[in-house]
Amino acid sequence: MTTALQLSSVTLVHGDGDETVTALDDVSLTVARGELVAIVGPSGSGKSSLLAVAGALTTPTSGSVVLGDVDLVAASPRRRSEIRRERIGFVFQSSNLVPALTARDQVRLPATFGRLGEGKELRDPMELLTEVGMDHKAGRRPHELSGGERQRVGIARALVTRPELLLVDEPTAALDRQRSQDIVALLARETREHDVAGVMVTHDHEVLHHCDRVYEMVDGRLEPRAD
Ligand SMILES: Nc1ncnc2c1ncn2[C@@H]1O[C@H](COP(=O)(O)OP(=O)(O)OP(=O)(O)O)[C@@H](O)[C@H]1O
Repeated sequence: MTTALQLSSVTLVHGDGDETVTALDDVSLTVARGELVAIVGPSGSGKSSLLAVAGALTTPTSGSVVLGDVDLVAASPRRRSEIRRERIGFVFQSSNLVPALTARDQVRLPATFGRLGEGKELRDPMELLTEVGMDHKAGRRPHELSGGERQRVGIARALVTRPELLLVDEPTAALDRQRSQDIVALLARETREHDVAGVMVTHDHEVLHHCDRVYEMVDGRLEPRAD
């Protein structure tokens, strides 16, 4: 298995002086391509901070974050934003679709944010919509879709650049039980079949059986979850 993401002894401290919060405390995590790793833990334990560091949105106070062959801590801000655009897919709690665009155009959208790097081709938006079960609603706008359907479109959009890392934040927060199962099963299938390393933060313990490994965040520390 190829390692896609490697966090080593990552610490993230917010604030300064007397008012500091250690959001990540000596966190190490390795995620291989093709696997989906879940992170659970109470509110405020550092889960979003972990995604922000892994997604090159936040630079840790210490430690290293490596994506494939790139050291994200050492990379320039410009290089980090290139990496976010080309090599990382993000899926959020509320899908974050653009209200005016059809499902097909949402999936095409990443292509309009500038060219992808050498030799990188976008996946075909219609093929992706078919894969996530949304081809029959390709012409619909977000307000004409259910929460689960919007999430499917958001997942397709995150995958169109063929990312090596998919970061997923609470994908089932707005969904009922059955739709939650379907969405996480879809994420697990996509990461496996397209050789993407997936990291998913969730409060939803009923979807964990779809994941390859489960970790728990407690006060900024990451621990493998005992079953
Ligand atoms: N920009 C910031 N400035 C100061 N403190 C912050 C900042 N961002 C997060 N924190 C603090 O860091 C800790 C971890 O926050 P984080 O958002 O990572 O937790 P979380 O596990 O994702 O919580 P939730 O499940 O509620 O989303 C919390 O104590 C939070 O208050």
